[in-house]
Amino acid sequence: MKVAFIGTGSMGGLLIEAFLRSGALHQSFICISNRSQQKAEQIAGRHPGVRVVTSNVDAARESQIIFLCVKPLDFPGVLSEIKDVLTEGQIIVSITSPVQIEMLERAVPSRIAKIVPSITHSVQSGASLCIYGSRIQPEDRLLLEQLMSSISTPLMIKESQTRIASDISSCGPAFIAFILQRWAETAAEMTSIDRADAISLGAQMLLGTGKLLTEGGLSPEELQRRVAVPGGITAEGIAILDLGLQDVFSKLIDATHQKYNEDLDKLDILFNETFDDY
Ligand SMILES: NC(=O)C1=CN([C@@H]2O[C@H](COP(=O)(O)OP(=O)(O)OC[C@H]3O[C@@H](n4cnc5c(N)ncnc54)[C@H](O)[C@@H]3O)[C@@H](O)[C@H]2O)C=CC1
Ligand SMILES: O=C(O)[C@@H]1CCC=N1
Repeated sequence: MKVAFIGTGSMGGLLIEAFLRSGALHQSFICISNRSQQKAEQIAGRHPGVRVVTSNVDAARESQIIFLCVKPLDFPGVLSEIKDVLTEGQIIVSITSPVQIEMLERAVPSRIAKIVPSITHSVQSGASLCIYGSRIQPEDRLLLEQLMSSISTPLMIKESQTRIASDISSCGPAFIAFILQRWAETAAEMTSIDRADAISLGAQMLLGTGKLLTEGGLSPEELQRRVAVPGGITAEGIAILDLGLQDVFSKLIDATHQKYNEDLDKLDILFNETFDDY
């Protein structure tokens, strides 16, 4: 099975490395293209069996699955480049949230899936959010989920929940890292701990907390009850968080959904301009 990756930036590169490391894909089955070829060549430098091609058309032509790992607004351009070589039997996977399944199905004849990954896949963790288009066959789904489960936990979601699910699953690692950074910086300012020590403690704590909430079977409420005993120190801290976080998440969700809607509007215009029968 030949797999193409168009766009080998942060996430395209990460997916290629993760699939290779997991053994799910062999180097000789991977074909890659990127706007600046140098980035693709760097991957091939580490994995000499990976084939770098100079055009997206060549990557698309010879592959059964084509991962599109470019930014949302680059989709219309890439799709118009490759659409004439795409067939009904090929599977196009969009890894970005705002490009709608319907947009993709109207632009190209192939089978469409949207799979939003997460940086956590580089350590074989996290959920990959799967949404399937109307042309996807049961065997395609099986194939994609087999592939994704080598590096993540595939989770089927509704397209209408793409944004909020990606907020948590794909943006979440950056949000949590930001909180840890702020916490460690303040700890270093206010106490005698080093910033690096605080980050290292926090990272181990996050790993353990994640395990407790998954394999440990605890809910967030149970976990808090087990730590924040009445009248104890943790309860004091939770009271502060409760106060400070009051409208933080509603503002965060508003902000990400607003950006998503802006991208949707821009994409609608771009798809309209790019595809005659759109
Ligand atoms: N970084 C992350 O954690 C996640 C990213 N994504 C999605 O992945 C997509 C890519 O994001 P990143 O990898 O972070 O961005 P990036 O900017 O690192 O990578 C995009 C790559 O696409 C290449 N590119 C642009 N136009 C091209 C074209 N016409 N043909 C071939 N290559 C082209 C660029 O040279 C670049 O290497 C985005 O749509 C993003 O929403 C999804 C989930 C998580
Ligand atoms: O397309 C998205 O929603 C993802 C989440 C993180 C970056 N891009």
